[in-house]
Amino acid sequence: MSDTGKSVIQFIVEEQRANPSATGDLSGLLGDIVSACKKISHLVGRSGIIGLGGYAESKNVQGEDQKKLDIISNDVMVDHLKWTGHLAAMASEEIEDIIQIPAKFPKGKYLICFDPLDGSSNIDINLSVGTIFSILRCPQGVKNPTLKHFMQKGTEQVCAGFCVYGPSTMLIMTTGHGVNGFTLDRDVGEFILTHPNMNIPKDTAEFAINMSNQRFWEEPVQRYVNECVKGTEGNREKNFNMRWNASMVAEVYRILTRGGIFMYPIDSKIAKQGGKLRLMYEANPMSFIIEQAGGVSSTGHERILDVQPDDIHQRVPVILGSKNEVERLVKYHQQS
Ligand SMILES: O=P(O)(O)OC[C@H]1O[C@](O)(COP(=O)(O)O)[C@@H](O)[C@@H]1O
Ligand SMILES: [Mg+2]
Ligand SMILES: [Mg+2]
Repeated sequence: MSDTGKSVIQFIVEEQRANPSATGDLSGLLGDIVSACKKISHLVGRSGIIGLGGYAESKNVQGEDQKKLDIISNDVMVDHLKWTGHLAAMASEEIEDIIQIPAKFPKGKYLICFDPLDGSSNIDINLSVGTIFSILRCPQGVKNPTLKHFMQKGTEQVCAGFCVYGPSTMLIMTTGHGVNGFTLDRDVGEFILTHPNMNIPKDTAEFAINMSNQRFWEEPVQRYVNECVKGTEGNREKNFNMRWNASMVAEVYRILTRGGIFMYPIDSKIAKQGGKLRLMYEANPMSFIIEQAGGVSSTGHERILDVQPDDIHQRVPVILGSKNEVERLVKYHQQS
């Protein structure tokens, strides 16, 4: 009997029951995240009506102009997660330092890193945006976690997920037992399992990269993308299509659904900062999901989940998706 049609809460609780050492804390935390994402989905959908579009008069720690919804989504996540007793501390793209749990609330055994609104350059043009999260264990006995307690490799993640606020609102997540997708049924306000055991095809004829950065790319990426563009007129045995949504959540969801390769590589324009996308709340959670769905995720030189973090907002080059194409591009890096 297929699981399709189950609510996400039922799915989470059944996964918990299947794990004899589970205490229910992770299920509780996932329930809190689900409620926060429902709220953000609601606000994103009404942003034009309630004046939440456009920029706030502020910049985040990365010097980026913040959208009003970047800040509001961050506040929704913090407000939904701070009081429930499942977390020891949080980290967000929009907040420079570690977010401590107020003393009046009980603390839990998990740490969370999140990107409250991903793809925010799309918010005012009504294209897909999302929320990304990564859950780690707080080291035993640590009451007031600091930066060093978050500096865990992606392989240490307990759970990772993202929501896409698009034509429909989807929740995609893994706890290390495959990847499952849930669609928000707005009538009942429930996420329903609609995409069980998502799997990425090993081959693809679809690449995604911001072509406007071409002149800044390193040789391996120049070579790979040129070959894709040339297709059968070059040395590739097939023609390729291109996509760029300017929203990592939309790109990764497309790849989970029909395969593809997504690249935000290092280039001479962003070399100093180490890349564009952030390791702890973009690259690591997406890499956990991609690998759990049979794909591959690399910096070009290293498996992203093996990168040792040293800062909560550090950036990394990202190449992820269908196994055979990512491995081809990694090989080009080794040859260069
Ligand atoms: O503006 P560019 O170069 O196309 O970059 C788009 C990329 O930047 C991001 O929007 C960065 O994420 P945020 O919107 O959370 O800052 C990714 O979602 C997307 O893949
Ligand atoms: Mg982002
Ligand atoms: Mg963001």
